[in-house]
Amino acid sequence: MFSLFLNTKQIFLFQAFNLKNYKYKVILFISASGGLGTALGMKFKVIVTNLKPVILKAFVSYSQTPTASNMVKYLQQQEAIDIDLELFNNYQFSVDQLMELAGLSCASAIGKSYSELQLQNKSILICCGPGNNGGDGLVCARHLKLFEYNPVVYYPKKTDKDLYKRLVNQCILMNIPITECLPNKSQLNREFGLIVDAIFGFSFKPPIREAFVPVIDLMKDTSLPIASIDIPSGWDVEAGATEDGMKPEMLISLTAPKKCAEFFKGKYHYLGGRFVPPTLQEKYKLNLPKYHGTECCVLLN
Ligand SMILES: NC(=O)C1=CN([C@@H]2O[C@H](COP(=O)(O)OP(=O)(O)OC[C@H]3O[C@@H](n4cnc5c(N)ncnc54)[C@H](OP(=O)(O)O)[C@@H]3O)[C@@H](O)[C@H]2O)[C@H](O)CC1
Ligand SMILES: [K+]
Repeated sequence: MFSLFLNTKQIFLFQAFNLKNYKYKVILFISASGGLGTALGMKFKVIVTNLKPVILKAFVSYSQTPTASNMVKYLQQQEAIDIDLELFNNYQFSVDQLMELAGLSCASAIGKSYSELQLQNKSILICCGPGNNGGDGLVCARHLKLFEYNPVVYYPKKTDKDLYKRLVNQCILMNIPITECLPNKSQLNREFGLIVDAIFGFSFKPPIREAFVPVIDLMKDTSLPIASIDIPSGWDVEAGATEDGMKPEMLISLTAPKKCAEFFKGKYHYLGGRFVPPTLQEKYKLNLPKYHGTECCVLLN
């Protein structure tokens, strides 16, 4: 509720104002007799309570249905780690369970945004890192294959854990090529229509160590669209990109967006990982948007 003092005339020009969390600048003309006004799709109720010769006192209330992106909480790195730990320790999910849902939601978001036709029937290069973000990439590759895309996995530093060995074997048995050899620029442009960035997630601590510099540089350089899983790799989890950081076209935040997602300027920002129990959502005041029906991802922008 705003209380505003206005100069009297038949029509008044409200100053442009910014509402916290609402990306609007509004210039509104209001008649002195009050009533309902509409500007930029927002409804304003204007009640003129005191009409004096020079000064008019008006109360303006506004209502707007918040969009998915302006209600959801953006997490600090430590909050993301804490929520992850609670999911495993208190709620007793296994990594496999959550990773499967995370990877599926990434494949779904990609399927919704990039048709085979748009990719000119070219392959999708899935770049997988050494942690769980890389695991999400392996799961995503398998689901993309089931959605009839042609994923190819670049996995330079294989993780020596049973879960990862199983994920790799599943890919092999589904005829998904896995390579440790990074394509060069011309091979990339010839054979691929999209890159999935599953190198680092919310546990990344800069600076990037030697082994992952070439793949990050390739993603910084390329003109191909990039879909980043959870965090654009190389970005600080809270502070976001440096000047020369990669610029993904798509970001699929998992559980809830991290602070760095506020700096994302690409076309599609999805939220995936629809596995957070309501009690945990409430505890961390996540304010997650409503997923539609049985969808496992939701567009935030
Ligand atoms: N709750 C959820 O939302 C879930 C999300 N999932 C996904 O998991 C990642 C987080 O996974 P985590 O394994 O904790 O970490 P990362 O994948 O981000 O990366 C850790 C590995 O990366 C190495 N690392 C870290 N910094 C650097 C660096 N500067 N240079 C090179 N390598 C780096 C790190 O190596 P260490 O030697 O430091 O250990 C790790 O090997 C989350 O983002 C989601 O994508 C789950 O799938 C499901 C639950
Ligand atoms: K990533």
